[in-house]
Amino acid sequence: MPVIEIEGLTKTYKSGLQALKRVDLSIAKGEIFALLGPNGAGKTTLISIVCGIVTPTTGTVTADGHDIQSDFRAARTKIGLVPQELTTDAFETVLATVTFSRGLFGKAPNPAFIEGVLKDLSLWDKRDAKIMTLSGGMKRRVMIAKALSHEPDILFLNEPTAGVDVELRRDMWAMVRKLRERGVTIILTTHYIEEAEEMADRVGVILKGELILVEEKTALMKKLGKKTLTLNLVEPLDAVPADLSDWDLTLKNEGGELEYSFDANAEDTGVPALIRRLEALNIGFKDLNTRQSSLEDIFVSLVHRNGAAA
Ligand SMILES: Nc1ncnc2c1ncn2[C@@H]1O[C@H](COP(=O)(O)OP(=O)(O)OP(=O)(O)O)[C@@H](O)[C@H]1O
Repeated sequence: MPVIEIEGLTKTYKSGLQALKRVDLSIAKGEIFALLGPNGAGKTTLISIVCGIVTPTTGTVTADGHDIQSDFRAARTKIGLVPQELTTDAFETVLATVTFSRGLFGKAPNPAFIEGVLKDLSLWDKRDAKIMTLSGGMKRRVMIAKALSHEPDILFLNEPTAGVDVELRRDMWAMVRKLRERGVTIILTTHYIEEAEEMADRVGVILKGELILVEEKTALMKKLGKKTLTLNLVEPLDAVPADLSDWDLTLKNEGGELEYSFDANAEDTGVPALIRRLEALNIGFKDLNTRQSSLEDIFVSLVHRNGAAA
C-alpha cells in the first residue's frame, strides 16, 4: 500500500515558471526515498506541495490515504517536515519549542515522548537552552525534533545535511535508520549523492521539473554502473595513442594514469585486449586498479545526457 500517491502533479508559479511537469510517484510505507536533482530542479516545490505549503496547479496527492487538499488536516498530521531553512523562535528554549510544535498538530501532550525524541537527537542536555545560543548543527537537530514531535508516519528531510559536519551527518543517518525501523517512511532530498547511496532504498532523479527516473538504488547502480580501470604508467603519455582508439580512454594525472571506463556487465569488457595492446605498444604500467562507478558518476552522466538533449 503506497503511503504517498502523487498523480499528474504540475506546478506553474505565478511568474509563469513551470517548476513541475506532470509528476507521478508512489512511495511505499517504510521506504527511504531519495530525491536527487540539481539546484532549481523542483525538489522543494514537490515537497512543499505534499506538505500543503504550496498549492498544485493540477494533480492530486494523498498522504496515507488523505487528500492533501480536501482532507488537509488529516494529511498534514501524518507528515513531519524538516525544511531547508531554520525556522524557529530564537528566544524559546529547545524543550518549549518542540513541545509547542506537537501542540500545533492537536496532539495531546506527551512529555515522555518528547524526552525520547530529544534524547535520540542528543538534545536532552540542551533542553533549557535558548535556540539562539545553539550551534548551527544543534539548531538543525531542533528542526528535526520539531518535525518528529507529533509522531508523523512520513518524514520529509529537505537537504538534511547541507553544510553540517561529518559527525552530525553520521548521526542523522543513524537516526533515519532508526526511524525506518519503526516504520516511518522517509523522503529526503540531497545534493550529496553519497548520502543517497548510503541511505536510500529507491532513488528518483528530478531535472527541470521532470521526474526522469525512479529506480531501486541497487538496480540502478547495477544497470547504469560502469567500472573504471586505472593503470599507473611507467612513463607518462602526452596523449592517448591512436592505436588505442578502440577503447574509451582518458589520461589523468599529467599523463601518468590511463583510465578505461567499461561496462562491467558486458560479456567482453575489453580489458584483456587492452592489456595485450599496451604490451604490444610497449606501454608499461606499474600498478592497476578497478573501481565500480558510484551513484555520483551515474547521476552526473544522467544530468549531462539530459542537459545535452534539452
Ligand atoms: N514562489 C516561487 N515563485 C516563482 N518561482 C519559484 C518559486 N519557488 C520556486 N520557484 C522556482 O521553481 C524552480 C524550482 O525550485 P525548487 O526550489 O523547487 O528547486 P529545488 O530543486 O528545491 O532547488 P534547490 O536544491 O536549489 O533548493 C526554480 O526555478 C525556482 O526558481
